[in-house]
Amino acid sequence: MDVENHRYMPVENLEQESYRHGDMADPSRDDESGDQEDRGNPVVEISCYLEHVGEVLLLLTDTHLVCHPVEDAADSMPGDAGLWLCCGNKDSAAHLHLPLSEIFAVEYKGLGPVGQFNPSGFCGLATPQQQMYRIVLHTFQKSESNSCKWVPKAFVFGHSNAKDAQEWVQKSQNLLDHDTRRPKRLLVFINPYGGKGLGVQIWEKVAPLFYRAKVETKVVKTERSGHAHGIMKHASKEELNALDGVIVVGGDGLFNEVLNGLVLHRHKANGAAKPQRTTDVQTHGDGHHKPEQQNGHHSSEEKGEEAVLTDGLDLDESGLQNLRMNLDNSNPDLRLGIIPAGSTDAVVVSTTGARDPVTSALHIILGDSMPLDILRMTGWNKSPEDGLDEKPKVQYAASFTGYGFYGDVTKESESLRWMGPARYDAAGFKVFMKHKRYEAEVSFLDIPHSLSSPHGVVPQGPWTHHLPFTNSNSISQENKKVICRVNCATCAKGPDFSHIVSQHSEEGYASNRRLEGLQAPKWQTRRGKFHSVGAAIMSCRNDKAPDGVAAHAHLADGFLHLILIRECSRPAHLRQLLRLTRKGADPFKFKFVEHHKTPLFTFHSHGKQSVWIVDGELFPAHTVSGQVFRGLVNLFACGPEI
Ligand SMILES: Nc1ncnc2c1ncn2[C@@H]1O[C@H](COP(=O)(O)OP(=O)(O)OP(=O)(O)O)[C@@H](O)[C@H]1O
Repeated sequence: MDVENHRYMPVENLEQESYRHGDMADPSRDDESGDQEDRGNPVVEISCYLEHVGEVLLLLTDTHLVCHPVEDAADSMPGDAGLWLCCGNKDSAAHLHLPLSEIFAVEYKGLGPVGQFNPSGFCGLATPQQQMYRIVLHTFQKSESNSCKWVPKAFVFGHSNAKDAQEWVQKSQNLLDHDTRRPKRLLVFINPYGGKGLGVQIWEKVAPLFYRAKVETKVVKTERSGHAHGIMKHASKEELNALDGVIVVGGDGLFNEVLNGLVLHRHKANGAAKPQRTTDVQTHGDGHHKPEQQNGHHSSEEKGEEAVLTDGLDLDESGLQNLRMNLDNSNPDLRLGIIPAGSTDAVVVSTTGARDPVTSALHIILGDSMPLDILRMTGWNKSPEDGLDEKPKVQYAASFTGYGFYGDVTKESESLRWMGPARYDAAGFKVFMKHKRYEAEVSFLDIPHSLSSPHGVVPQGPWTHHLPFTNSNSISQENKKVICRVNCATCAKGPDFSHIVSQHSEEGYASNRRLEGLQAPKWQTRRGKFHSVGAAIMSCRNDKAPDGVAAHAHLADGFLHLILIRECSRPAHLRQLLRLTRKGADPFKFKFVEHHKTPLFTFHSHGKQSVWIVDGELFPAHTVSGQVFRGLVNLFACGPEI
């Protein structure tokens, strides 16, 4: 195990409110507003030299950093248009108005050269320099090509007095430290073999950002599959409580390991390891329709079975309560983060909008936070006819789970790992040519539109502009099509079905006051031959599918998107798959494709089996139930800015 520590230097805290907000402000946005109230209470002001610009006043308030030219110094700056065309606009260069929430580090750099204003007007010429005591402010700007991608930007200021410069930096640091959303201590797992095997190099690229921001990091290079899972699962409550977050430098598979380790840890820590009867498969919405009964076998409830889950994890209602309680009481601030270094990186792209290690690192350092829905998959290997008396497997998923085509491709790709990310193309081609279909039965809880979509959410996105928005009593096509983005209204509002579906009867719904008088959810069942059955918990955007597998899946609305691809011709299946690769194309607009938004589904396969995949990992199971838990974990992200 390779462990490395960057020391965190504690500094004095100030009694102030934190101020990080989800919506990133454009530094130039407030320049001309002149709105003093926006700028917070002054803390300290210093006169210094902004590199390449001139004399400025640097004002630190409790919410902003404001920089403007010293009047006489500004007057002395030549207003020659040629100069500013070359080096930037004079006003915008000397004026800064940065929320502190966008400053990720402030450094005192001691005596050194500070580039002076270049009166010649040509950037190509060497600028004069002066030895000064330097202050460096680290912020970021959005990339011109992708607004979700953040590029670090540093402002260098020079001052003639070391003590004053140090004092100013210390006061700024105190303010940044007081932002409780910013993490102080992180555990970092690096998969050296994920993706193109660049995990270590990627970490080395972003580690200086954490060091600069004075975030202490404990780094563990994974030595084998399951290593990170074991560390998370066996960590003591105190060890996890001492952390603000756990970061994965790897792909969706390593993230899934950490997620599952964390959930198991929470169960263990809460003493919820006693075996109890599961209630998943027989859970039903309307009290009339139970998937097991349709299949001619009995529910575990009827048989009085005690189904014990892997690692002693009990999954009934009390287990769920324990899980939630522990989320609230144990370390509610523990967030998960991903620095992309995998083959697909769908979780990162879906939650930040960019597949960029630096952007992810900045989201982490600045303490962005958003809840993330998690799907719990419970699987049995035996066929329903054999009974369900075996121990079911349980796996939690954040992005995608699928059977048939998806499972076959992943299984095939396992033997091609040596090819790196290209293995998915090779395996995909091979599996597609086989054109297999599987006989199965899929049931899902159909939630009426009135329960699933908060009022006032207007459909958006490339697929929706031609669609009329109407109120209807079932989940209409229109209302499935609201893109999830920063400050998403759909994720912020709407009922939480996680606890509703864990109540076992119709009365369960009636007892929920928010749902009184509303149409009850109903089970729907589909039987037949399927090329694939997929469940997207998030959009799963990636390089190959720019809109994702389910473009309108939300990160924290409590629903998954169930996608059923029924038996069809090979060219038709190809057309459907190709639509996934085209931005703005609708991959659901085929007669053989069904798409449902649901918090709960069950699956039974008959005859020749494929395999399930859960977040890219194989999950062999004949019978499966999947249930979404709304916002079960928190992530260092704030949704894509698309
Ligand atoms: N040191 C290691 N050696 C071998 N396997 C590892 C190691 N560390 C982690 N793993 C496993 O490798 C798998 C893939 O890791 P990761 O997600 O980081 O990369 P990836 O290329 O995106 O893979 P995938 O596409 O399967 O998600 C994970 O299931 C993880 O458990």
